[in-house]
This record gives sequence, structure tokens and C-alpha cells, in this order.
Amino acid sequence: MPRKRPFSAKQKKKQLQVNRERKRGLTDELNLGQNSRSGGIEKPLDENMDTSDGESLSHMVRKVNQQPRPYGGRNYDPNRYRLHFFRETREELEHRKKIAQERILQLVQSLKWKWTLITYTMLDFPKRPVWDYHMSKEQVLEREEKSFQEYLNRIYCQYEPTQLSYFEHNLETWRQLWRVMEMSDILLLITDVRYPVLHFPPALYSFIRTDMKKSLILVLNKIDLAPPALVVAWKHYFHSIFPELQIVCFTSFPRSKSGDQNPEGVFRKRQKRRPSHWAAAVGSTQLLKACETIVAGRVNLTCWQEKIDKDAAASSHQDAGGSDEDNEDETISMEHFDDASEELGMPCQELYKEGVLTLGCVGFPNVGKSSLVNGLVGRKVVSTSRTPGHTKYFQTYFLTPSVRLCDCPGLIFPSLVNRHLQILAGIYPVSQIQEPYTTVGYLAERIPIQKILKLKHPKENEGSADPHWCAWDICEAWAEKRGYKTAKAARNDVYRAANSLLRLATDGRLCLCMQPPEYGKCKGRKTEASDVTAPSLWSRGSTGANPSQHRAQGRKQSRAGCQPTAGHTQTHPHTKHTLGPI
Ligand SMILES: Nc1nc2c(ncn2[C@@H]2O[C@H](COP(=O)(O)OP(=O)(O)OP(=O)(O)O)[C@@H](O)[C@H]2O)c(=O)[nH]1
Repeated sequence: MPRKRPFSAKQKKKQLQVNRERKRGLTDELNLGQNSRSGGIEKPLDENMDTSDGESLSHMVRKVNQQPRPYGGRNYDPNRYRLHFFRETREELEHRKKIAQERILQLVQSLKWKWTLITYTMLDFPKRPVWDYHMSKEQVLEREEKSFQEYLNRIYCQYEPTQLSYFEHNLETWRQLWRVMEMSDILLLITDVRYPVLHFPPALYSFIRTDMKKSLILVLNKIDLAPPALVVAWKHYFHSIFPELQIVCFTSFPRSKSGDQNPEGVFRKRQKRRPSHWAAAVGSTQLLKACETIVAGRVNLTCWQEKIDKDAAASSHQDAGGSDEDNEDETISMEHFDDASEELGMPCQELYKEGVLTLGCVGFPNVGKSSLVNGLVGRKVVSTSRTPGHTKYFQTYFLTPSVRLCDCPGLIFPSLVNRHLQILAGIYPVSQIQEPYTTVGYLAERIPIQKILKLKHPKENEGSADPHWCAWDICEAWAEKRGYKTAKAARNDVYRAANSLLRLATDGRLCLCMQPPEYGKCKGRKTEASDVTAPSLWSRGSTGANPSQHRAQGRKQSRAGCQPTAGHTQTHPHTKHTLGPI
């Protein structure tokens, strides 16, 4: 009789999980025959695809980030809204791992790190097919499914799967976007200022402007993570391409005067944010001004201005040592819509219905849409997370009686963007990456992370004077430094180390920022104080709570223009690594 092999609890758990997934895959497959809501591709394009674990209905689509909590009645599918991505083959993953272990890394010159919108061939995105009130709900849904399937077939006929970046394959999530676009008067396209061209789909802009005849405001969000000069440079870049576009700079977490100035900050644990922190968001006034310009008096926005003034006063009261009331438990009047397909919105709705301005926050996952809603409200009304794809269904909230905010789930638009960049931009959940090493290599070729993290080469003791680094070495050295060990053999846990490095990058603690094409050349350009609020010097209030500091920063920026200077690297510790001689 063969000897029984030991079977750990972890393995058992995994086995049960796989069985469950297999069953679910079967159910999905059955459902798909009647109603392909999952948005998967029905026939595998490549017969050689990895099908070993039998996880999903279509072996080409990887489903990640399951629904966090159960909602709805008996027929509710908790995984209906999870992210669906194209799945890679095992051979492909093994090949990339080998590259990470062998390829010697070389720093990319900053001149090669310039990005334009053209650099990214953003493809068209799935749109809602035309419908009218004579059609039944089932007919509308069926038409949407057919159109979405055709869209996927078209795109996979045009491009090889490896050419395409990860993008959303779940029709339900696209339906949420369609609904939000229909119900909103102005769309706020939220982008992370570190990767704005990555988060700006020109196809979406032109659809909103030309087809829907609505306005769009571009929000350069998370400005606390980039040097002010870079924020200004991006603002000017977008203005030069889209002169009519309103652009607003925003941060939900302005940098405090003392905060994160220490280069060792990268090693520190993330601090838990106080509930009152939301009131410190910077950019509300700029957003209000942009809305006023577009609305042109058709909606009364005075309440919004009053709210901003009130929040700024409360914030400065807290600065002066006032009480920090915890509003977390207050009743929150958010409206959830967990089935966008149930809501057949008007295809061409009237603007500013009943004197209410609806602002729809749309964009890629993890760019800070929910945080922006919280920042505008001044307290937590929607849940946020550093895991992309956290918001699953759109939610609305009345900021004032005449301004309604709508938070849409994040969507990855199809593009030909390099997948490493997508991961670093926080678009793809780090915990779900099957092969993180090459992305660490991509990062290390743009930021000298070995130096920043003071890593010791794993082969240093083997006598090599100046050992070359490959991505695997970096992960191994980081595992050694952090003490990440595998459970069984107590070897360095390289996979965990790679994930940890990628998290540091997505959180902005290892800060990589894209640069616009003219960045570094426009020395003479004057920076207006209104261009960007300097988060490092002005930590509280969004309405001029500290105007003298604001003016001082404006002067400082004017002197610096758009040139990355030593001054900037001092005020912004991450900049040194981002804009230095790389
Ligand atoms: N530094 C910094 N981090 C931010 C800012 N806004 C959001 N974040 C962080 O970015 C992560 C994502 O924020 P969310 O507000 O959940 O992003 P989202 O766009 O709603 O994400 P999805 O639910 O995936 O669509 C969280 O870890 C936030 O703490 C900001 O202004 N500055």
C-alpha cells in the first residue's frame, strides 16, 4: 500500500476552495447558455490555454476580487460584480519568471520616461446599444449582452490577447458606468496625477462631449503624491490638448507640514486616518468653480460654497486644538443601486432635473473616486480601500440639496498599455498578480529601489565586487531584510517580497510618476497659485484657510517653473527618486 502523504490544513482548505470554484464554474457555464451576464468570452480563442484548475467558465477570463458581503435576495449572485480579466497561460508566466531571474536591470533615462496621450492607443470602449420604451426589459438586456459580446469578439479579432492590457470583461460593471453617465449632468473623470494619461480614455471624453453632449471635468487626484511642478505640468499638458476641458487638482489626504518628510517614511507602517481627516481634502473650491462655469447659473450652488466655508472653519478649529468629533457612526443617507440593469434610465435625459446638479465620479479603479466623494462631503460616506475594484455598484449622496454626488465602480478601459504600468498604477489587485517579479524589475529600472531600501545583494558574500541586480535579487534581498520566510522550508519568501514592493509603489511610498513630454524644458513658465494647491505646505482646509502660505508656495513654484529642481526634491522626499538622474 502506498504511504499516505501528509496533507496540511492549508492544502485541505485550498482543495475545498478549488472544488467550490469548480462547482461555481459549472453553474456559471450553465447560466451562460441562457444568459451570459458574466460578460465572459464563450469560446476560448486558444486551445492551449491553461485549464488545469477548472476555476472559471471561460478559461481565458480570470475572475478576481470577490464581492465583500452578501447583498440582495435568494437569486443574488455574490460574485456578479467581481472583476473579470483575461487569463495568462502557465507557460507565459514561467517564461516571465525566468526573465526576472536572469535579466540584468538597467536604469531608464528620464528622457525616455515621457508620456503623451498618443503613447497610449486607447481603444474604443463598450457602449450601451440604443433602446426605446417600446422594448421590454428582457429585450434591452439581451441587446446589451449581444452588443457586448460583439464588442469583445471585435477587439480580440483586431488584437492579440498579449497586446491588450488587462481590461474589464464584466458586462455588469459596464452597465453601472452607462447608468452613471446617463444620470449625471457633469462627469468627473478622476485620474491619479502620477499616471494621468493612463487614466484618461480619449474615447470616453469624446463620447461624453460629442454623443452625450455633456460636460466633463478632469480631476488630477492624489496631488499629495507628486511634486507641485509636475502637477502643474500635467495641467498645462491637458489644457494644450483639450482647451475646453476644465481641470481640477485634488487630494483627499494633503501632506502635513511634518508628515512623510523623512526619507525613511517608506519603511513606516501606514497610519490609520482619523475620521475628521476627510474634512482636510484640498480642491473642493476649484471643483465648485469649474461646476459654476459649466452650470452658468442654471443651478443654485450657494449651499455648496457655504458648506465649503463651514468645513474650512471646522477644520481650522480642529487645528487650533478643538475637539475631533468622530462622525463615523452618523446615519449615512447613501443610496445604493445594486442592479444597474434594473434601472432603465432615459437615453437622453434633461440636464439639471428639478434644479439638482448630478456629478458622476467615473474613472479607473483605485484612482480615489470614493475618497473624493468623502473628501467633498467632509466625512466618510462611502467605503474606500487600497484594493482596486472595491466599489461594486454605484451609490449616490446629496452633498447639498442641489448637488448630488454619484460614485461609480472603477472600470479598466481597454488599451494597449504595458501591463507592468497598469499594476504599478494600482489598477490590478496586487494580491492577484500571478507573476509579480517582472513588474518589480520594471519599477527598479525607473527608481533605484535597491538604494532607497538599502538592500544587500544576495550574492554579496559570494565575493562578487559589484554584483549586478536582476528583479529576483531585489525581491530576495527585500525578503531577507523584512524577514519574509516560507512556512515550510523557511526560505526567503520572494513572492511575498515582490507583492510588498508593488504595494509600496501603488501606495505612493515608492513613488514613480509619469512625466508630460515638455517636462523639464518649460523653465520660463509661470505657475499660478491657483494652478495647484501645495499640499506639502498647506495642510488644512480647501478654501484659503491659510492664504499667506498659499501665496508663498505660489511664489516658490513660480521661481521653479516646471523644472524639477533640488528645491523640489527637498520639499518632496519621493521626488528625489522620481525625478532624479534616472
Ligand atoms: N495619497 C493619497 N491617497 C489617496 C487619495 N485618494 C485616495 N487615496 C487612496 O487610494 C486608494 C483607493 O481609494 P478609493 O477612494 O477606494 O478609490 P476608488 O477609485 O473609489 O477605487 P475603486 O473602488 O476600485 O473604484 C485608497 O488606499 C485611498 O486611501 C489621495 O488624495 N491621496
